[in-house]
Amino acid sequence: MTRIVIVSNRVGPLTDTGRAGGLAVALVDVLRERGGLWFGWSGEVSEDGTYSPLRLYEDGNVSTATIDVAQADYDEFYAGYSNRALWPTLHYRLDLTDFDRRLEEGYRRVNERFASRLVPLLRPDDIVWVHDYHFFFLGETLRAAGVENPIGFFLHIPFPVPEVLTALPNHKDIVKAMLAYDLVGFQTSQHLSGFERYLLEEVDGERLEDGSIAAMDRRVVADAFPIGIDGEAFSTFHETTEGRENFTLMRSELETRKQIVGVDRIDYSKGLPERFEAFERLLELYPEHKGEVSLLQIAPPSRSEVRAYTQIQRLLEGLSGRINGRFSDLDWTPIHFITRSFPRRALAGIYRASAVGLVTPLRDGMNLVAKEYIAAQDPEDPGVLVLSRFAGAAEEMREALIVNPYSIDELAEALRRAIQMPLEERKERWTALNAKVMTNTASNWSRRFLDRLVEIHTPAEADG
Ligand SMILES: O=P(O)(O)OC[C@H]1O[C@H](O[C@H]2O[C@H](CO)[C@@H](O)[C@H](O)[C@H]2O)[C@H](O)[C@@H](O)[C@@H]1O
Ligand SMILES: O=c1ccn([C@@H]2O[C@H](COP(=O)(O)OP(=O)(O)O)[C@@H](O)[C@H]2O)c(=O)[nH]1
Repeated sequence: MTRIVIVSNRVGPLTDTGRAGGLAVALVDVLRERGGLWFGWSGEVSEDGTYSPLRLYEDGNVSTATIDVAQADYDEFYAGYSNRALWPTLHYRLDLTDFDRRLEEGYRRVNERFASRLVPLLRPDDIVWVHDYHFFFLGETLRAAGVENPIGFFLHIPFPVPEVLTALPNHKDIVKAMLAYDLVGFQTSQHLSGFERYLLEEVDGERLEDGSIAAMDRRVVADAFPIGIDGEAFSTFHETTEGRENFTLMRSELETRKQIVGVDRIDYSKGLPERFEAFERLLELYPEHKGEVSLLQIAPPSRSEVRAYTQIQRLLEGLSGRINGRFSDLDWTPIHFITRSFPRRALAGIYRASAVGLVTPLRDGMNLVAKEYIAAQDPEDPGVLVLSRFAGAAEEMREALIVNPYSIDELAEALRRAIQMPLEERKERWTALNAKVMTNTASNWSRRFLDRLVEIHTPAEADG
């Protein structure tokens, strides 16, 4: 029987521990449903600097196989090229990008090592699905090692317009490596169009009759496959012990007040300083909200070995402190800034108790929090989602209050509108959004991708 083999940098955890990150959350949902093997990094750095034996683990129908990486690999591959060059460039932050040849070499080396550890685990009828910007070169390396299985690639983060991507010194190598996959998936049609424009305009590619694109002596099928969540399951999380406890705690605190909630890894792409400033602007412009509305920002630290991340955390600590100092009263603190993570079951209770979900990234591949906030609402009294136009989720979730996250005034006005929105309009918007969240599930997303991959795979054309 065909087996799905998923490759991603983060593997698991298979239970809801609250370690933040949308990719792992979505893949747990997919693997639980289909079964299969999940291969990637153990999350550990090997002490003696060598590659560990595989760590094997089985839980029901899901097996995981993970390896530790050496310190130099961690520094150059994860904290280095992935998160100092690729992440900022693909999120349109060329000002934060560090192009260093040594980091690029480390990135390639780790891609090759992961590929060589994966090859012996593969069976002839496996379908291989590689995830995200950590592994642009993995498929090319697998092909060079003679692997003929269907291999697909899904990019969870934005693919920018060619005018931005071409700032990466090795942009051609990266895109050429993407063409070694049979199928390349993106979160949105905008990201897809960035990729297609690159192929057609930058390297003289040609669109073939079947919709695929030929370029750089290879041929690829690319499409948009917006990721979803397990909406049905998430909509019941508020009934779990953790969900109930947090909902009850919040509601007793909020008897006479309204809460705006944000949940994001601390990342400069998430638009957090702008969000705090917008809340401050709301209190300045509409002082009647003082004492009546608060902002709860849950923000687990992430990638702290990269300076831009510690800097943004310090900036946020300073901003929340200043705004709280300016507006707090003896019985009210405007911003609750919590820098630890919560299990998703607890988040469900918190979302449900919050009148507004504030999701305002400057750029985001998708943003699963937007979908989770909707799934967690009470249909009889739903909250309002305020959503950045630059989150991938905005392409589907048009009934949210769509905002420009760079405009503090626009954000403040949207918050005001959300807080004051009548029940009827809230219900109308939520019903439309919830229908989408419940339809485009993680399971449908993976089925669409994998069915397409199998359909287009032709072993004879796989080398290259
Ligand atoms: O693994 P980390 O470095 O701790 O980062 C966490 C994950 O962040 C990114 O998530 C992306 O995938 C989500 C699901 O598709 C999407 O909703 C979100 O917009 C993206 O930012 C990253 O792409 C993952 O690889 C990381 O594991
Ligand atoms: O304290 C936290 C904060 C976040 N998350 C989860 O982490 C994921 C974040 O995914 P998203 O796509 O919004 O952004 P990413 O962090 O992947 O860029 C969501 O499923 C959140 O529920 C969590 O479990 N606990």
